[in-house]
Amino acid sequence: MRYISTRGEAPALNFEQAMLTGLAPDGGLYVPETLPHFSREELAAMAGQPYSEIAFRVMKPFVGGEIEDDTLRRIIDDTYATFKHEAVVPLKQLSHDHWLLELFHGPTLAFKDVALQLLGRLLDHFLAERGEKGVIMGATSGDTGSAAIEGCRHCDHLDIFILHPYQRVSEVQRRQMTTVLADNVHNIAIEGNFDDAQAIVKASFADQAFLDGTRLIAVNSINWARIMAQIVYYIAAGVALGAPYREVSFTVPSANFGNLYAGYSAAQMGLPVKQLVIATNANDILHRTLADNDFSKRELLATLAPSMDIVVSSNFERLLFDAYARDSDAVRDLLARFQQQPAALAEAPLERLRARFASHRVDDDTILEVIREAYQRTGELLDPHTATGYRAAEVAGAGDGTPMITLATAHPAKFEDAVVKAGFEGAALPDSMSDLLSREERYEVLPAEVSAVQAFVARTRR
Ligand SMILES: Cc1ncc(COP(=O)(O)O)c(C=O)c1O
Ligand SMILES: N[C@@H](CCOP(=O)(O)O)C(=O)O
Repeated sequence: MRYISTRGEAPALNFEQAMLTGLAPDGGLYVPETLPHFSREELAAMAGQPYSEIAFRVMKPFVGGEIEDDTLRRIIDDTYATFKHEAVVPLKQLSHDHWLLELFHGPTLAFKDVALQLLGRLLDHFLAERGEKGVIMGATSGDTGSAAIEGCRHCDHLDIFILHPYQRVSEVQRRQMTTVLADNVHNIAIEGNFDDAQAIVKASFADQAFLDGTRLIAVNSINWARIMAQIVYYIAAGVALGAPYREVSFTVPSANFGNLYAGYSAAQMGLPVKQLVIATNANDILHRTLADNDFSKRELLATLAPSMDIVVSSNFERLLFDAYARDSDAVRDLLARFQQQPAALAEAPLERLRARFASHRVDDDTILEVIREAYQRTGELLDPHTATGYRAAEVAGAGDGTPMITLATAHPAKFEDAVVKAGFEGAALPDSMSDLLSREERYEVLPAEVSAVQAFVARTRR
């Protein structure tokens, strides 16, 4: 399997190289040159298999023989043994045709664990084979950070630096990161927002001189391995509910767009998918682009679903690459215009996106209303991100007879603020985290400047 950049000006790489490179040197994101395809028979044969087995079958073509089968199986088994639910990502039925896919049974209670528990193990495997060390830099609006730290803290070969927006993540999210006091774990609170943090990380990939030759590694969904691991749960959920013999639909709380891009990829790979529904919070660039062809930056708003407080959506670039029929010149041109001024998509790519995706924006008041309503109707306490999905799924037509699968991306205990505002007492953290709020914290507050962050990384790494 070869991976190419969306900007078309970087060499094609194999899986290991793409994983260890992160952002392409031309600023683009790596995607497979051609996606693997599963036949109806192959999909049907996955139904009823354990999650780890489905993960192996789905991911093997992406890894392309670069890891021995036994080793890949062991890595996958170890990864999903860290999940507290036997099904790893259980489906919960809400109504005759609406389901929740619970992605929050991993160590840090959000969907990021599904991919980041794997990524840590894959990185360790490749770096150990090479006898190399690496430095991770990641940006988080709250969930990627803790999942990456949890996935990589035991990696001897890695130092990990996570940038979160100062005072813009929930207390539980912050403490899940800042109370990990391992020597190789470093948290930076940026005086800015998530977009600033992500821009600093991307700028650091573009100019790595500050690391004196040490490899810089991405844990954000820039890294193809993140998308690859997320494709698995779309296929697992789909075949559990009758695919390939019937279609399924997905609604996904979306922002940086790695999650739904994985769902879109699953559909490209043969899963029969009727609808892909984008749910946004008030930071609605994905919805505005689809609905009004308004591909423009607006001020980033602090919402009750803080992990989705993102304007510049990294993985949208991968989708644009396909929408523009893989014309990297057109993608480069569009993104350059977007950085400077409000932009618009050309007609044909926009129509392609509209044919594949529906979208809906959910504001804070509605999030609270949905948390209450969903609880009354189903007995499920939703986290505020999942609440955006629940509402978007209803609007998009959960109830049309095709199973609608709404992705439950986080556990409500991570977002007490929204849960309490909705009128509940809060949700209990698991026993393993019961003393989280009294643990010692360590983090550095830095201005949202590339030079300040790079200087900190350069002097702090081991
Ligand atoms: C809980 C939660 N829900 C939804 C999202 C949005 O996912 P994506 O960025 O993959 O679109 C995120 C973060 O990105 C998140 O942490
Ligand atoms: N919501 C994310 C933002 C980063 O997204 P990623 O999928 O690119 O890592 C977070 O919780 O940090």
